[in-house]
Amino acid sequence: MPAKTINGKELGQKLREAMTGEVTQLREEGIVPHLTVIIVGDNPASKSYVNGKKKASAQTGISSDVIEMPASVSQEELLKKIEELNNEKAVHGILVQLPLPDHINEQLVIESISPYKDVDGFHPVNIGKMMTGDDAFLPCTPYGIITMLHSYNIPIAGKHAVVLGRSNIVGKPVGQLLLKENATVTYCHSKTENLFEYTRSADILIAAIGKPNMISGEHIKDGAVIIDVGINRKEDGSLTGDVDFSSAAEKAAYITPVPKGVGPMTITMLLQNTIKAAKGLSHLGG
Ligand SMILES: NC(=O)C1=CN([C@@H]2O[C@H](COP(=O)(O)OP(=O)(O)OC[C@H]3O[C@@H](n4cnc5c(N)ncnc54)[C@H](OP(=O)(O)O)[C@@H]3O)[C@@H](O)[C@H]2O)C=CC1
Ligand SMILES: Nc1nc(=O)c2c([nH]1)NC[C@@H]1CN(c3ccc(C(=O)N[C@@H](CCC(=O)O)C(=O)O)cc3)C=[N+]21
Repeated sequence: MPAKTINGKELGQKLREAMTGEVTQLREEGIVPHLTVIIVGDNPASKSYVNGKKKASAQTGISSDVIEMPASVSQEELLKKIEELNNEKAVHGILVQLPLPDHINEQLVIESISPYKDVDGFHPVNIGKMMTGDDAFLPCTPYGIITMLHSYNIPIAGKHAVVLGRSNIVGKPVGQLLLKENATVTYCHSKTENLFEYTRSADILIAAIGKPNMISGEHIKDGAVIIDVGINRKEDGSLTGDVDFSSAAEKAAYITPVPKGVGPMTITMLLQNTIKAAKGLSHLGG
């Protein structure tokens, strides 16, 4: 039976509509949730997500601004800007678009953002709290994936979830969140031997590797749930995921498309985190 498509664009839109009520309430209390995005250099792909974020925030009533810095900006200058934003009461969320140019230490930059304003959920304090199951800012892509599974009433507990990729922003945290939901989790990466033996045994397969169409129908189990995180730009400018959608959709029970799958959910959860930041951060002891 052909798979049901998980429509992240539509779900994200619905969740953002539901957020407008929360934002209105905050505004009535005199709090205007505000997100500041810092973008270093002028990578056109980065600009495209930044524009997506801008549009989606405006739609929910969240205010946002973008600080553009040249690729040649010094690390010191970037850290100084972050420090200013950490101290600015009207700014609730700070996002520094990754990757950063080679002369800037990415980890140092992540750690310089106040954990109370870390709406990406990349700060070690938030990662630690996520691991122990405490309230924290959850990284947006993994949070969006779990939200999709819940919204489509897809059972997770007891299932074999196979995560392809172990980056700090997607692979590692999505595995942790699935574990919290009582899945049995296997991580695969570029050194994994016999990768397709794992993909074929997955009830839930998360592909976050950045290799266009590497996973196809022959690599998956009948009735599996396929979450395609990959965003690969083709020569003609269009996007494709890590999964060959048409062959996988013939076998899967559920599948996310690219575009209109995980991407719009990432942006939606970023806005959810910004609202959380604006509501106050007592859960982090602040
Ligand atoms: N939809 C969204 O909102 C988002 C999408 N993305 C997209 O998701 C993809 C992954 O992003 P990100 O996690 O940042 O990427 P990284 O490049 O940081 O990590 C890729 C991971 O995939 C593994 N990998 C690479 N090649 C293979 C292979 N042939 N077989 C098995 N594993 C492999 C790597 O293994 P190793 O660790 O051994 O090197 C690594 O762990 C990209 O396409 C990115 O554009 C990213 C963020 C958000
Ligand atoms: N600090 C930081 N936080 C991030 O969350 C972050 C980052 N850096 N660096 C880059 C990656 C990538 N990422 C995407 C988010 C949404 C879409 C998205 O909405 N994509 C649309 C298509 C957009 C288009 O057509 O270009 C879709 O999939 O439907 C894509 C990619 C966030 N990232």
